[in-house]
Amino acid sequence: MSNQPFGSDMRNKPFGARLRAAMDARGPLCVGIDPHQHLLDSWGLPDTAEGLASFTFGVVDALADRVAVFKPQSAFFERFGSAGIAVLEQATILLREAGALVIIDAKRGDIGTTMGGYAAAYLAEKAPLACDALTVSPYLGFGSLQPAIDEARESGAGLFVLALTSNPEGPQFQSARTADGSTVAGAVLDGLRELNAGTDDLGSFGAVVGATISSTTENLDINGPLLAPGLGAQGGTAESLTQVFGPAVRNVVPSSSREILGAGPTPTALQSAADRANDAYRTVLGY
Ligand SMILES: O=c1ccn([C@@H]2O[C@H](COP(=O)(O)O)[C@@H](O)[C@H]2O)c(=O)[nH]1
Repeated sequence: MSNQPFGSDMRNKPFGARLRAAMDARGPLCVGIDPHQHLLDSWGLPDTAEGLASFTFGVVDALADRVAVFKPQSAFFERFGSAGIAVLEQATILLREAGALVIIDAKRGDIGTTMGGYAAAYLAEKAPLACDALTVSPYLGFGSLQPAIDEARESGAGLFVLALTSNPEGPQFQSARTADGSTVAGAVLDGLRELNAGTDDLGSFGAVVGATISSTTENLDINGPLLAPGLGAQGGTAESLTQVFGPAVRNVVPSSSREILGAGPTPTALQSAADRANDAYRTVLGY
């Protein structure tokens, strides 16, 4: 497996370039680290901070050197307070040291000055929780994300902005029309296209587009990565990626959590599940 550093040691390159290099070397799979209570239980672990740590470091030990991207879900770490955040912090460091990229899925979004606080917490190079990219919510207005955009440009990190989410409730807001007649999702995608304009490589500003949405008339050509959750447990398949993303499929980062994690706790079972998923996505995405 490739131990080339795409994370912390290559911070001099923008996130998009590091992401492309990592996916080329290790395959496109992003493993979501979502330590649900039922998963701790099925791994024979207690629903405590210690159980959370055993689960998370079990995933890290098994997969850190063979998977390109990890997406820890902050909610499942926050559930255990400061002890849980310490596990998230340590796992992020270990994954990046092993050459993987880490997208923290915290879906942050607030008015500009507070957004600056979130940017400092997750995107500044020396922050304790520094990661390669952060998921953010644009529902306070795309412009409210500017402090995070500025910090990402400064530090070589990336952002994934919610556009067409995988949950059935998403279209209620995302398909609504803005004052200029575009949909909310369309306005988000336009904003990202503008941010990535002129980037030769993959841009660093990505969209979250669920693998479950079946199809869209929105233009997904944003010259940036398209994070696709909703695979496996939510019903999305490798084949549905072609249908949803069409010509943009090459820029998809397919993300799967419960489907992979449910194979644990043994490292070999986790590795087989990740390898199987990675092979299926490689074929569909053309790696
Ligand atoms: O539109 C979205 C945005 C984020 N997610 C997150 O991805 C994982 C999905 O987990 P699975 O177990 O693979 O279903 C989870 O952390 C969600 O919060 C999403 O599903 N859809």
